[in-house]
Amino acid sequence: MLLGAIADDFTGASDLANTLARGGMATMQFVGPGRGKVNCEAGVVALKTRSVPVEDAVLQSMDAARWLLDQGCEQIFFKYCSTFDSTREGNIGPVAEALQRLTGADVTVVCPAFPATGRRVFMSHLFVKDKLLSESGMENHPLTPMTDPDIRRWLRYQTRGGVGSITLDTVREGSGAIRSRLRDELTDGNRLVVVDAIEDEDLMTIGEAVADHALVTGGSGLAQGLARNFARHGKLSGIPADVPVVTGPGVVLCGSCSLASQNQVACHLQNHPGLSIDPAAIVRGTMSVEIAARWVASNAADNPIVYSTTSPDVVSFVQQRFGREESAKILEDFFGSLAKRLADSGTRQIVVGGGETSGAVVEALGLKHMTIGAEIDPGVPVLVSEYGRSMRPIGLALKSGNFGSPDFFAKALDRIAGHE
Ligand SMILES: Nc1ncnc2c1ncn2[C@@H]1O[C@H](COP(=O)(O)OP(=O)(O)O)[C@@H](O)[C@H]1O
Ligand SMILES: O=C(O)[C@@H](O)C(=O)COP(=O)(O)O
Repeated sequence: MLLGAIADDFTGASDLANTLARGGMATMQFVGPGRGKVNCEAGVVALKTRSVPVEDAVLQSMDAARWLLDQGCEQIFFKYCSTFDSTREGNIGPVAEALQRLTGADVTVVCPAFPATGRRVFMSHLFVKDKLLSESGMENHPLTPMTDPDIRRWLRYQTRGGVGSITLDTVREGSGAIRSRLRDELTDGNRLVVVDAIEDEDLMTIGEAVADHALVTGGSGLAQGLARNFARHGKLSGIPADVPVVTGPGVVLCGSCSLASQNQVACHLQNHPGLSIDPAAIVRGTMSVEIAARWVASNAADNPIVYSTTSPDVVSFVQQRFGREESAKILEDFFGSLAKRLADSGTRQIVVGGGETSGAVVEALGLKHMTIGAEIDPGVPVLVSEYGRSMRPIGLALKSGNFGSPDFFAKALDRIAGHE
């Protein structure tokens, strides 16, 4: 293993694995740290740590990093969301600092930019397409409302150490200029440094500047540059992964309330049957995994969708009634158990909307690792794993809340089945 990556959620992990695979690295995605010695050039460990307390996130991330270092990797990459999903008490800063201690890294870049999906960093402020992060819809996220677009400020809430910044004009001067500014930031006591990037070429330049860094942090965009470093040094085998086509009954499970997911759910409902899940109905017992599984079975031929996706107003009403964490848990447990029940009764393709929801589904399915197939839309690949004791192939797509075109769900099921 050359590059070892830790992702703080499952959609993020598959987004990163997709970038690394497209960058020519033989890539595997693991659900938590793997076991024994594995054979790949890039290993991405998916964790479900985005919304957990600092101490827990640090422990899990350190375990993952130790396992990756045991695999002999030369560099550790810590992947967080391209919308920097966290809270003031969030764990991105503390995990980055703990990984610095483990790897001996002195100064580390922070760059969530992912231009292919409209995420750009300018003057340390994060934009989503033409909107500041805090006006992009992310300010209404059910778990991590991003109410401030300034990444330095988020990090300062979360860390004790200094936070520096490198602006686009320095990035455009080239990798040498970035390296020299990083040294200056270190001298000033800033060991985490937010770096601007608005185009893929900026990310390539930053990647080149940090080629010899033991630790790099960012969104999946920055990984393009890291993959290119290994390719340039002739370290990649160039052998493409063998990913089987998976056909059979398919279902969409969407627990994301992000804007793109709302449009995608509406679009899927135009031509496919849908079952809307209200957390209050689960609590009352008028909705259950059994009821939903029966409904899916009776609509199995039509690629049905089960969703809790709803407007910010309804989400805040639900959260006031049941609590923020509690309502998320009710729904995540529901989607996880439903996915397992469906997979046990023959569902072969599962498309999931939402990072936390994806984590709950993949963990409930008990999957250990996944191979990376074709890209469906920027940041979302087909994933194939082995399910259950029979180890039969199961095809998945784990869609980040705000990724994908309106017809993503139907397209994903097509791609898993090998159709263009
Ligand atoms: N109707 C709802 N009411 C309250 N919380 C919800 C509702 N639907 C989904 N959620 C919760 O919101 C969170 C959405 O997060 P996630 O799945 O990561 O989506 P995204 O990728 O859009 O961030 C999940 O924890 C989910 O269980
Ligand atoms: O970087 C990104 O935007 C994604 O890879 C990601 O992390 C997605 O998270 P969710 O929006 O919570 O699915």
